[in-house]
Amino acid sequence: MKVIKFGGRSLANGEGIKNTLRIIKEKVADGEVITVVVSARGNATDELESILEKAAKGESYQEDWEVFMDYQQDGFEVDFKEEFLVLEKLFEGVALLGDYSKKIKDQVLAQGEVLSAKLVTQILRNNGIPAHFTDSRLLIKTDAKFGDAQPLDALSRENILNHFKFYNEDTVHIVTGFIASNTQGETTTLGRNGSNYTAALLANYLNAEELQNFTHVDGIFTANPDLVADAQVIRQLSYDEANELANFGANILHAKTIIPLIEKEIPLRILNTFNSIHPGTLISPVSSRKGIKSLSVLEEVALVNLEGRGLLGKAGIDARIFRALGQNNISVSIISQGSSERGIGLVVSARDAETARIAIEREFEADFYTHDVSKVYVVRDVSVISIVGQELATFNKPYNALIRNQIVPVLFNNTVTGKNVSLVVERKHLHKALNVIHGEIFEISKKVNLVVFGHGTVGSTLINQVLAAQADILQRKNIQLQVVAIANSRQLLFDAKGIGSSWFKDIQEKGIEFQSLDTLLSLVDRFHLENLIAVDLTASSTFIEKYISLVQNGFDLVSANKIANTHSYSFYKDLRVALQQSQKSYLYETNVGAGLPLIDTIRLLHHSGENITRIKGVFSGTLSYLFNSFSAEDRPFSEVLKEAVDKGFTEPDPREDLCGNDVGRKLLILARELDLINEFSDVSIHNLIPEHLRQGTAADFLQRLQELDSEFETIKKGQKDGHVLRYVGDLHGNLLDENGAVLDVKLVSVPKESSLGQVKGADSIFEIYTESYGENPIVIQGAGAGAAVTARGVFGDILRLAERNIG
Ligand SMILES: Nc1ncnc2c1ncn2[C@@H]1O[C@H](COP(=O)(O)OP(=O)(O)O)[C@@H](O)[C@H]1O
Ligand SMILES: N[C@@H](CC(=O)OP(=O)(O)O)C(=O)O
Repeated sequence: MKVIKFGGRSLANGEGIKNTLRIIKEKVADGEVITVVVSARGNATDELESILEKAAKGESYQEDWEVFMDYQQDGFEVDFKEEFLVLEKLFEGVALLGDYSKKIKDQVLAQGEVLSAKLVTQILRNNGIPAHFTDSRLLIKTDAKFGDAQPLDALSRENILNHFKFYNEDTVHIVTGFIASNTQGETTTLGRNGSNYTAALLANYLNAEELQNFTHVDGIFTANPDLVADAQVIRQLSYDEANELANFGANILHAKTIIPLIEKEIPLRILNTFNSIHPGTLISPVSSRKGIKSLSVLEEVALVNLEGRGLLGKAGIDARIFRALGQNNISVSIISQGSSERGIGLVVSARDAETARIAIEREFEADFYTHDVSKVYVVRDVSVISIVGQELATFNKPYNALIRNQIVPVLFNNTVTGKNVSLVVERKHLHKALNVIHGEIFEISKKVNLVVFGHGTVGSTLINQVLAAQADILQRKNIQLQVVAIANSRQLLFDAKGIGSSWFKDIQEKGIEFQSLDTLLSLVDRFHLENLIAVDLTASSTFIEKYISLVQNGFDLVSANKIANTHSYSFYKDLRVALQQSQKSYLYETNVGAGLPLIDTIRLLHHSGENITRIKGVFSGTLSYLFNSFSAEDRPFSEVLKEAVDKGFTEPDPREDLCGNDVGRKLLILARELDLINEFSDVSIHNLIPEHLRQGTAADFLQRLQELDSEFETIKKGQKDGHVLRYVGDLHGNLLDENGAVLDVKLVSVPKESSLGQVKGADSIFEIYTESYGENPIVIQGAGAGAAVTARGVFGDILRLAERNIG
């Protein structure tokens, strides 16, 4: 014989009840001997509870009551007069009294299961199946703890065996789950979600070969599938593992369900009424693989904190707390003590929190006077996440992932066996925390969410590069890299599931006004997005003001914008402090030398203790091209410049290149990378624009390029033989002294065969002199400008962060 249990959703009107009846009919047709346990239909239990509450408060409940009756009746030809009358009387009584006891509540809730079992019995009979309505209150006897009654085993077993003796195996018993009665015959209930427990008891008493629990999900998942989209069905669990899960709150299993099954080694199968081909989860003495892990959640909990300096090292404190709580029937799910904090935190069910606080305050009344206890307070809005099967030795991974995502657990605790860890988090963080932990402990692809600011040339190139590489990155690195937002100073396009290749059109059609960073932050929050990276591809000097706020809101930063690193030294420092405090990273490899691996190399050398004595080179691709051509060819400077402008190698106003500020900024960035304290004003820059051409419009300037010729011709002619002109940045001086650096940006004449002299095209070159390398610098050379290489460099930074987020 098998016991088959159907949950509330499986019995809901429409598809639910239809499928349930079909499953029962098929089993009977196949000759299976079954006993069916049913829950209340749909949300009946919650609805009855809410009507009861309204009645007690003197609020009008009539409308809800009508809706309830209509739903239950729903055109079925079953006579519910008796049950409806019972409920009406109860509600009227409660409304009159303005209150109700747990005993009354049990009588009310019980009707949900009675209505349900009656309906299923009737329909089966109408279909020619011999079915018997079995009221479990006549069979399962319990103590008198209304709302959470404990079965009296021997008596219940005897009743059930006697009852079933009278029926042949062709009769299908439709048994009410959840409800029972005490020895006085008063209705009790076994606790919310208790139908599973009823089914397990029945399976035990009747020596069933299997218990099948039909729910509306495919089985037991690695985390609640309503909260974690990536959760996976666990195909097999041992009793112990399932028990742990149930204890830690996976409401798919009532905490006590497993116990009656263990004794007789009855397998429990969790199946889906709405997807009957899925094999579900099998719970039996065997576990399929060692070290099963899963996440469960306790909501509706609160943290009660007891604080005081006198608690430190004092004996008997815990005993007093537990006694005070025990006397009030309050159980503690987690206790955490930090002696240095001089506090004790207790997690209790939310509805008990206030009583717990008062009970503890009373117990410690005398200690308040002696100032040994300073306060007892309740923190509501917390949830407990338990990682079942988590070894403490590897707990650093999920823990770090939480911190990286700005979620700091309020407290955490592990079981003595070291196999389960529970974390208390603020409820507002629950959803994100679960997903972050889940992604970390299962080898499921990690989501990394990009927000791209600026969609000009580099921005759009990057977005397209990311979109083109997504599938490959998922396959090779198991990272789901998605662009969730694209913004410029006016508009914001957002899609939590990832923006696609039509992004440019979508901005025009679906973009919303980008008023402030809060617009974005609230979206990111609403969709619980984790592993966030903000990518600054603007050249804006105002956007950098948002960096610190982004970091504090959980973003790592990647930037091609040089302003943040060349702004005042105090801003530079403040940003680093914010990064440190929030455990976030800021990568900007493309700030100097575009895609060339320059900053990373310098950082590596510097942090490994190698003394860098000088960095010198051609830092600007534009100016490289200009002077390489001018030095090699016999042409006026204006002609070479004009050609560079026409080819788009320069900024639209070439004075932005010629003024040398861009090279100056790069030099400052490198200096600060070496922990040198410098401001932009410390950089001595040879401005290549003659004084009289510095004002006026770009168009004006472009008309007067020839006025540059004579000066550059003189410089070129004045060189030694075999020499060429190069516009260089030079960081030298005493680099061991944080204030000892000299930063020069200048036009120099160098031998043609020197490393600077042989640079061609628009290449950049960087010579890094260090103590160990002596006179022979490390040289990094290559294309140091251009949208494609810059975007690639930015992409590299993004991947580096994405991989770090995983490690
Ligand atoms: N690890 C988990 N696996 C599956 N479901 C879970 C898990 N943790 C929590 N749940 C919740 O349990 C619900 C299914 O149990 P339950 O509500 O008792 O079903 P039913 O009412 O159909 O019997 C799911 O909707 C889900 O919200
Ligand atoms: N109807 C009861 C008992 C129960 O177990 O329901 P379900 O099987 O739908 O979780 C409740 O809602 O608590």
